[in-house]
Amino acid sequence: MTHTEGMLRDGALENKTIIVTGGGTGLGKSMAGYFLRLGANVVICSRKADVLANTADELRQSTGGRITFVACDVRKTEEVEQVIARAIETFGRVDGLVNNSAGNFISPTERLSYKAVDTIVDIVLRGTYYFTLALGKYWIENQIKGTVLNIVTTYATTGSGWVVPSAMAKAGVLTMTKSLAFEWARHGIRLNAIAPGPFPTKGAWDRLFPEELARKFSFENRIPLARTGDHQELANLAAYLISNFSAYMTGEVITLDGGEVLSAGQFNFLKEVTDDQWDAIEDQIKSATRTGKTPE
Ligand SMILES: CCC/C=C/C(=O)SCCNC(=O)CCNC(=O)[C@H](O)C(C)(C)COP(=O)([O-])OP(=O)([O-])OC[C@H]1O[C@@H](n2cnc3c(N)ncnc32)[C@H](O)[C@@H]1OP(=O)([O-])[O-]
Ligand SMILES: NC(=O)C1=CN([C@@H]2O[C@H](COP(=O)(O)OP(=O)(O)OC[C@H]3O[C@@H](n4cnc5c(N)ncnc54)[C@H](OP(=O)(O)O)[C@@H]3O)[C@@H](O)[C@H]2O)C=CC1
Repeated sequence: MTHTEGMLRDGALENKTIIVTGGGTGLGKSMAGYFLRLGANVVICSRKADVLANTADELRQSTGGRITFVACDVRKTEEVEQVIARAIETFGRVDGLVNNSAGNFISPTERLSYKAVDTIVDIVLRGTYYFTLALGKYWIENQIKGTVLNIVTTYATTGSGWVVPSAMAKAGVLTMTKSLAFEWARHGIRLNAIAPGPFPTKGAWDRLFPEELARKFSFENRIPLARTGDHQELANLAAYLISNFSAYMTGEVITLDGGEVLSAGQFNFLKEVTDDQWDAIEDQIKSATRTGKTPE
């Protein structure tokens, strides 16, 4: 067994219809593909119909699963409602939602126009709450115990410079996840989130790790587990969180980042200390303890 293999048993998502926003590319496409392999019906949506059509064809062929697509800008409520209506028309009902669509790019914040900030916040936060609200109403009215999975980021909790609109919006999504998990638990609706570290995708790499930066700040040095994530690792966790296996979990955010977020640990700079230096340090500490004095 390796981390690049599917984890759940065959049929784990049978009889479930799952909407994956931004499912035409990157992590959304990988999650959609794995959900299909596990027996789910999948609806992917995003702005680019041609990209969605190609992905739907590819995944239909590679998995033999049932997939359809609807072009949709998640910032437009009528289009969000159309996706849900089409999903119900095609598959009879909707059971799960993965809020995965996002917009993001690195920039010094003072260089951003109002519109640039609005663009990111609207896709990430507004898009997520539009979809969640529309489906939540449908689930409550039809007594369906739906499940939401929100793809956030580790900096939704820590904050981060140079991606401030994304950080603000993802933090809002995280707070919505926890707030609604409590409120809608009485309807059997669950909401959880994944905070991924770096997983190579064209969308993220073009906008966040342009070649020059990627070379300078290599992931191998920054990430304790010294690598980026594999899409299947994220798809495994996503499938678990959207499946009935996680039935007792709600309002949770799971970090999947090779330990990247832990780098703030106060003493982590000790990573640079060699074994010989440790011998000397140990002697100094023991001597100070014996004499009660700290050496000059
Ligand atoms: C690993 C870490 C975590 C990863 C998290 C992720 O989310 S990864 C996921 C990553 N995946 C994605 O992000 C996928 C989707 N992303 C996209 O489609 C685009 O990147 C988008 C988000 C800009 C939206 O495009 P659109 O066609 O809807 O919008 P538009 O072109 O009309 O621009 C709107 C405003 O933004 C301005 N502006 C734009 N770029 C820059 C810049 N570099 N500098 C400064 N400003 C910039 C632009 O000038 C305009 O403002 P203005 O001048 O009118 O006042
Ligand atoms: N890759 C990584 O390292 C990390 C990614 N993430 C998160 O993972 C998720 C997927 O990102 P990733 O796969 O890397 O990047 P992608 O760029 O491949 O995915 C973003 C998707 O969002 C869609 N999208 C953008 N704007 C809209 C819109 N207005 N309406 C509907 N859909 C829209 C895009 O499709 P289209 O252009 O057709 O609209 C695209 O399919 C995002 O939520 C991201 O924040 C979080 C941490 C790390």
